[in-house]
This record gives sequence, C-alpha cells and structure tokens, in this order.
Amino acid sequence: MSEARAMTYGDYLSLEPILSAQHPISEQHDELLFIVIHQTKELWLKQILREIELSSELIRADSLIQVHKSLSRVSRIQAVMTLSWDVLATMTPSDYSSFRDVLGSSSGFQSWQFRTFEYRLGLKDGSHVRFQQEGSAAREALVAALRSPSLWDEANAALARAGFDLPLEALARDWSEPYRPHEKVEEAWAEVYREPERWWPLYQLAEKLVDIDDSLATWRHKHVVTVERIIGAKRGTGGTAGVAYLQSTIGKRAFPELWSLRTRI
Ligand code: HEM
Ligand SMILES: N[C@@H](CC(=O)c1ccccc1NC=O)C(=O)O
Repeated sequence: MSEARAMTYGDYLSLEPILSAQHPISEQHDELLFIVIHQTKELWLKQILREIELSSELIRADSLIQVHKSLSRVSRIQAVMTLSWDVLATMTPSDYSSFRDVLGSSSGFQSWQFRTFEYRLGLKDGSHVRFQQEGSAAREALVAALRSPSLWDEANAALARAGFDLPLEALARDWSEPYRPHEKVEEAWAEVYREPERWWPLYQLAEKLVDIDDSLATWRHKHVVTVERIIGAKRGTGGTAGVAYLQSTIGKRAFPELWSLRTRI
C-alpha cells in the first residue's frame, strides 16, 4: 500500500484549477488584468456572503457582541475591493477598446453574487432575478436571498426584542418587497443613538451597518469615476446608459433610517 502523499500548497489551494481558469479571448495584454480583477472580486464576494450569513444568524440569536467581528470583516473586504479600482484604472481607453467587443452583452450587471449581496443587506429589487438563467444554481441562490429577511430586517427584529415599539410593517412583511423606511423605526434607532451607553450592543451594530452602507457607496462612486475614465459616456455592454445609470445607484441605502436619524441627533 502506498502512503498518502503529503499535502502541498498547490493542492490545498486548488491552484491548478484556479490558475487555469483565465481565458482571454483576444490577444490584448490588458484582457488578463480585466479577468483577474473580476475573478478576485467574485472570490471576495463569496467571502462577504459567508460573513453576512453568519451575521444574520448571530443577530437572530441576539449575539450582538459576536456579530461585530464578522461585519467589520465585510467592510474591510469592501475597502480592498474599492482599492482595486486603482489597479484597473491603469488600463487606458485605448487598451480597453482594443478588446471590449469580445465581452458582447456580458456585464457586471449579471453578477449574481453582487445582487445577492444587495439583497442580503436589504436592497430588494426583484427585477434582477431575470438576468440569471432559469433553473441555474445562481438563480436559486438569488431567489432565496430575495425571499429571506435581510440584515436590516434582522436588526429591526433585534431592536423590537430589546423592547422598542416597532411597526408591524417592519417586522412581518413580504421580505421580497423593497423595504420602505418608517418613521417609528427611525425614532427607535434615534433613541439608541441618544443613549449609547444604555444600548451599546445595538448602537455598535448600527454603526457597523453604517460602515457597510458607507463602503458600498464609496465602491459605487469609484466604479462610476473609473468607468467614466475608461469609456466616457458610452452605453454599457449590459444595455444601460452607462455612467448615468451607475451614478443613479450611488444614493441607494440599505439601512435608510440609520442615515436619516442623524439629522435628529
Ligand atoms: C472597464 C471596466 C468597467 C467598465 C467600463 C464597467 C462598466 C459598467 C457599466 C456601464 C455598468 C452598467 C451596466 C451595463 O450597462 O453594462 C456596470 C455595472 C456593474 N459593474 Fe462594471 N464596469 C467595469 C468594471 C467593473 C469591475 C472591475 C467590477 C467589479 C469589481 C464591476 C462590477 C459591476 C457591477 C456589480 C455592476 C452592477 C451595478 C449595479 O447595477 O448597481 N464592473 N459596469
Ligand atoms: N459593462 C462593461 C463591461 C464590463 O465591465 C464587464 C464585462 C464582462 C464581465 C464583467 C464586466 N464588468 C463590469 O461591468 C462595459 O460596458 O464596458
């Protein structure tokens, strides 16, 4: 009987399949960079989705101290994703236009992990489901995220369990519908911010959620600037107006009352 081979670095990390998974279509030097940036982003999104699953479970169990670590990790990963725009921005309009046509109508718009991230935070727009192939695992995962309570729904439920008076619309709703901000939800979180020492775990949770919304807006902003730098006002391959569309997404907030309450403090 032969002995089991010692574990190697390459085996453990599945380097063979990973490093064989870049397939530029053109002969252009920068196409590899474009692929590597996107693959890296999808790996980070995979980790982010894992952390958000864990965070949801921890909030549901009222383990608000433990959730801090996982949510901090999410916003640090977001910071890395935002920095990677500076690597991509070394690609000029001439470089990109030399291979852009090979992309056809594919686009980041079709990233199911990005949409799942938005859904898990609380940004529910069911119209994105149709971009995933019927019967695919990606579509199933996306639909499951659409139908589950988001981080914001879980945070509001935790607030209610702590004794705050929250409206039924925020606590028992059709989770797949877009979240509608509510005056009473804002007032309850404002109470938390008025007396941080008394409500420290909820206060800390709220600030971690604001970090994530903040980092997402920063990422979106760098996306728009980088896209404008590389393709100007051209239409997107995914069929949108391009920069004008991306600009319209910067104002999205997954935790709207955590932003609006600030005017009251
Ligand atoms: C040359 C580089 C890039 C250009 C010109 C570009 C352009 C665009 C445009 C125009 C859209 C709108 C949809 C469309 O009509 O196609 C879009 C969406 C998107 N892109 Fe990019 N993009 C670039 C790189 C990236 C990178 C590196 C990422 C990820 C790290 C990314 C992620 C996304 C995502 C997630 C969306 C959907 C955004 C939303 O609907 O809120 N893009 N991109
Ligand atoms: N929407 C981009 C194309 C693009 O960026 C893209 C294409 C294929 C795979 C990922 C992409 N990244 C983000 O949109 C464009 O209009 O040039």
